[in-house]
Amino acid sequence: MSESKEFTLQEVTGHNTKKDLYMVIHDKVYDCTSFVDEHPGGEEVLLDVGGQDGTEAFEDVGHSDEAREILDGLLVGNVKRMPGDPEPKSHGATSSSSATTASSGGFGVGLYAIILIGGAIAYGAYNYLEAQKAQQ
Ligand code: HEM
Repeated sequence: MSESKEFTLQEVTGHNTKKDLYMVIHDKVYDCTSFVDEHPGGEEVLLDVGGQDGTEAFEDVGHSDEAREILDGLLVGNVKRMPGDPEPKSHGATSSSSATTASSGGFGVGLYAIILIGGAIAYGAYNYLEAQKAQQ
């Protein structure tokens, strides 16, 4: 039952060469050694995340279901999180970045509203004072 084997992030880090390449995706550990030469995206990108958490890199590309099936076949175990380990990379890298865009967009609209309302109040106050002056 090699699939239930647990690896600490520290252990995975050691497998970062072309001849011995592990990678963490969604908190699971994959042995990509046999796949490096076959990867349609090239070996370079796999080596880049070798021994690390490649969740974001993998999801950013928008890999197909076929790619996920290949991944299933490379599974060797689960990540055993130790105290002090970095948080798992978020699953929806794209959705979280779009959420950021949406919220920053919301902030942009809010900012415009504040500037417009502020400008309108200042303009109104200016007109009011001018009218007062004219009456005196
Ligand atoms: C073991 C993990 C991985 C597997 C099994 C895998 C598998 C595949 C497969 C099957 C494709 C062909 C297109 C598709 O079916 O989606 C592909 C394309 C690609 N992969 Fe991966 N991949 C893995 C990890 C990564 C990582 C970590 C990156 C980092 C950026 C990456 C970058 C790419 C790129 C850029 C392409 C597009 C190549 C092209 O269309 O020219 N892959 N991958």
